[in-house]
Amino acid sequence: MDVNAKIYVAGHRGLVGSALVNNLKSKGYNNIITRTHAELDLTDTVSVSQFFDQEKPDYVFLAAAKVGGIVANNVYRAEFIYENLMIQNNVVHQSYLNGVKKLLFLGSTCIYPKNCPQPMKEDYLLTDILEYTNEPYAIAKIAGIKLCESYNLQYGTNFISVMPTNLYGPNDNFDLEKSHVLPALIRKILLGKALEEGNWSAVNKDLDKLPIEGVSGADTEDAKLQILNKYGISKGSNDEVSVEIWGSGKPRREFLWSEDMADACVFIMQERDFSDTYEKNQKYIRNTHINIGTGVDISIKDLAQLIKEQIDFKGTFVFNTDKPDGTMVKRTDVAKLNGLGWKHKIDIQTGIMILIDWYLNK
Ligand SMILES: NC(=O)C1=CN([C@@H]2O[C@H](COP(=O)(O)OP(=O)(O)OC[C@H]3O[C@@H](n4cnc5c(N)ncnc54)[C@H](OP(=O)(O)O)[C@@H]3O)[C@@H](O)[C@H]2O)C=CC1
Ligand SMILES: C[C@H]1O[C@H](OP(=O)(O)OP(=O)(O)OC[C@H]2O[C@@H](n3cnc4c(=O)[nH]c(N)nc43)[C@H](O)[C@@H]2O)[C@@H](O)[C@@H](O)C1=O
Repeated sequence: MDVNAKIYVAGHRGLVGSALVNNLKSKGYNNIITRTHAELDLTDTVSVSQFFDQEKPDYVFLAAAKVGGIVANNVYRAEFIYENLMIQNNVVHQSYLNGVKKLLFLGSTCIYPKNCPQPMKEDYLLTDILEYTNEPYAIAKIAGIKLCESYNLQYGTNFISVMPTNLYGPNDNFDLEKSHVLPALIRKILLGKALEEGNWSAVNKDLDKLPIEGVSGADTEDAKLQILNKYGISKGSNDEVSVEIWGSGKPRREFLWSEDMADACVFIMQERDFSDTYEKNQKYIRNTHINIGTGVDISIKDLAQLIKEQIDFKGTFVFNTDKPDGTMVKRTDVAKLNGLGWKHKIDIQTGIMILIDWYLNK
């Protein structure tokens, strides 16, 4: 990618998109184009077509998607499959029509089977059934891989798919119902710590940042406390504070810092040329995606414990097994990515520390 090339980062205000823009700028790329969701709804085929006609980007990073944690995926099943299919269909097809030189499509490791052998190699795609809670989202992401692969095979495009593990970092979603586990636990444990210290100004500061339905409108501390209970942050009669963890705490997840993720994406866009691979090996190529992760996982219980220690929360955890566990283990095999010469830099302990600090100073 030439530093003056026109690069469209779709989803530039999100967790990954914002890290991508920073990473590209830090490497000297100076012609980055962006549109917010309000300015350009990527599910709208006509608007996306007009945008590509006008802007003619050279490179595209497709980091816009309908994204959420386990419960959001399970509840808003139609939105997750419909919006993701529409966004990727529009962006990939217009990239083909408008001669985009290279496109990077962001999938997810939930494309792999529910009971996948560990660690999960790229080859394990489509070898067994998927996890139910995020099946619609996973099917959209698998369609995205096949979309890129099919355009490459039929039209000789250079569309690359990456499958990131669970991500976290600045501009993450801290909504207690719709977010992923790591930001949710940071926020819940910080609120728990504020309650155990009777620090209502810290609670109110948190609510000012991102309202919690019901709590923000409540006018007394008791009323706020009652609603916080519903989100799993409670003060017992002995004044001990407990924080709820969804599920059994036994599932294991792998977490990658968003800025490492962005660095890997830019690295792959700079390094990988799938069109060469096709010419040489066309009939052998089936799976054209690449995992992005650390290869290291941790149980949700241990993750909560790590965050608890960093925040110095003294209370307890309660495991709510009415909430889903989802996939029990999904650890990526990152041999392919490491073999290309890229490895993550930020470990989970460091990442949690930086993210707590980022959230408190937001
Ligand atoms: N977060 C994670 O743990 C993981 C994420 N991924 C994938 O990485 C990619 C980025 O995810 P992440 O950064 O976390 O997501 P975020 O939710 O943080 O950001 C998504 C972005 O997409 C934009 N967007 C959503 N819908 C539309 C639409 N209809 N039209 C235009 N823009 C839209 C939003 O725009 P706006 O801000 O303007 O509303 C937002 O900037 C996604 O493909 C996701 O599936 C994969 C694995 C893990
Ligand atoms: C990135 C990935 O993200 C999703 O899959 P997921 O990994 O299951 O997502 P998650 O981060 O929400 O949960 C991980 C684990 O953590 C447990 N958990 C405990 N307490 C909380 C909690 O308070 N909030 C949340 N969200 N989870 C909690 C939760 O019950 C589960 O066992 C899909 O979107 C999927 O499609 C996808 O790609």
